[in-house]
Amino acid sequence: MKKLNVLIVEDSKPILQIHKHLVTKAGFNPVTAETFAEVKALEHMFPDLFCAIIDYSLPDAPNGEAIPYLLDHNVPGVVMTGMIDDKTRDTILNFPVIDYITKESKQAYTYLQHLLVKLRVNHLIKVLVVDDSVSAREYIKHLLKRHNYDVYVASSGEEAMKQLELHPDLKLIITDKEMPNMDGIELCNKIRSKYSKDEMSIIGISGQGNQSLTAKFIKNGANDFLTKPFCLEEFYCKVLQNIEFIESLDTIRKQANTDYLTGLYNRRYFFEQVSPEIVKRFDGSTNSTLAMMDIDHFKSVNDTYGHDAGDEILKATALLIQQHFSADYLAARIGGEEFCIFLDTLGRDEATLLMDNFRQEMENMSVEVGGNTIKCTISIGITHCCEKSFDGIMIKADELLYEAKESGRNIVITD
Ligand SMILES: Nc1nc2c(ncn2[C@@H]2O[C@H](COP(=O)(O)OP(=O)(O)OP(=O)(O)O)[C@@H](O)[C@H]2O)c(=O)[nH]1
Repeated sequence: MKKLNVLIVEDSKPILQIHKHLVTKAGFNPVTAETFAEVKALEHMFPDLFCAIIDYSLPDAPNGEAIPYLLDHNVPGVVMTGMIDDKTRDTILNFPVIDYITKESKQAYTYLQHLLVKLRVNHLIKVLVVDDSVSAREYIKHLLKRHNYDVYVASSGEEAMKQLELHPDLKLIITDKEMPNMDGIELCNKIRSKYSKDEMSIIGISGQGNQSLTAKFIKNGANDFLTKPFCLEEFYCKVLQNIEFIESLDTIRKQANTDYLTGLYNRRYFFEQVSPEIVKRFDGSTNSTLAMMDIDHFKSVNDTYGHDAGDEILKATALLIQQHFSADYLAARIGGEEFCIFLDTLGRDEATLLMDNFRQEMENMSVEVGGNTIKCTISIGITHCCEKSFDGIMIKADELLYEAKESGRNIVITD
């Protein structure tokens, strides 16, 4: 994939080298200019720039002249400066820059690299802005868009709840406190009755900031609070921090639920998800169909080609499972070379056909590892019964799998 270009405008050669390194590490292609004149000479490239990192003071542009020049040419800019006085800061923040970073410490460069990585993926993050005032709503939307977020708006609490139904994968909601009918506090309560603090962040905003209102927002389910008029740096820091909180929890959740080797769901998650489904059918009116499968003679693969080759077979099998079964059927690696597919209420004939097709695909699969071509087969047990417990259905599937092994392997046995 072609790398996106980031323009680095910097007159100090050592800092230019650091920036080039950071930009490359963040996955972009660095383009450099050491003077304002060089920036102007690159005008033909502006449409191809993702953004620019702009040093405030250049030999031929000592007062930040390169900043409005680039912004006027639709190049989004992150300003880096060695000057930390309030006047420079205010001057810079009066421009619609992405961010403003002072070159005070090593941390500034780490922050810059992190910011670049985020700017590239922020379009995947949904944020909802709730405010009855059009101008306030549009202002916050505009600030978020500057950081490339996927922004949605709502003019009332009721509209916000509708947006939530349409976009349950929203990561952050920024809501005003003062709104007719349903205020921001009530909206927090409503959101929390459906989504926990671990799934979706809420930042409350109010012009009447006082400590008790902050506490009220937090006690009613908000993760954070901003007082109007807020400082842009504080706004962006809080937005980033609250989104990263949700992302970290998503990562932890994913790691806890998936098998590290194959990326399939793990045994714990499979049990957790399937067990209640079976309990739902306690009245025996609906069947549950579950397939348990085990790679044949897997020990001899390890013994002949080594454990790493065995791992490659497991990964290839998992990939084949992901390609073969639709997301409607939960698939998991439940043990060493053992996999389970919950086929829900699929009928006996369809389930047998689906699983037998998979068995054949497995038989036809070849995996190249270390110059060897390895082939494997799989044995499958399918149960299609009204067992009243999850343990019962697992035992049944295991018995059928054992029967498949006893019958010579590479076969599907259905009850
Ligand atoms: N490479 C690799 N091997 C594993 C992993 N987990 C379990 N195994 C191996 O899987 C093998 C399972 O062997 P057995 O239970 O004897 O079964 P089998 O050789 O597949 O024989 P049948 O099931 O009777 O066809 C053992 O050698 C385990 O060490 C893993 O994560 N990676």
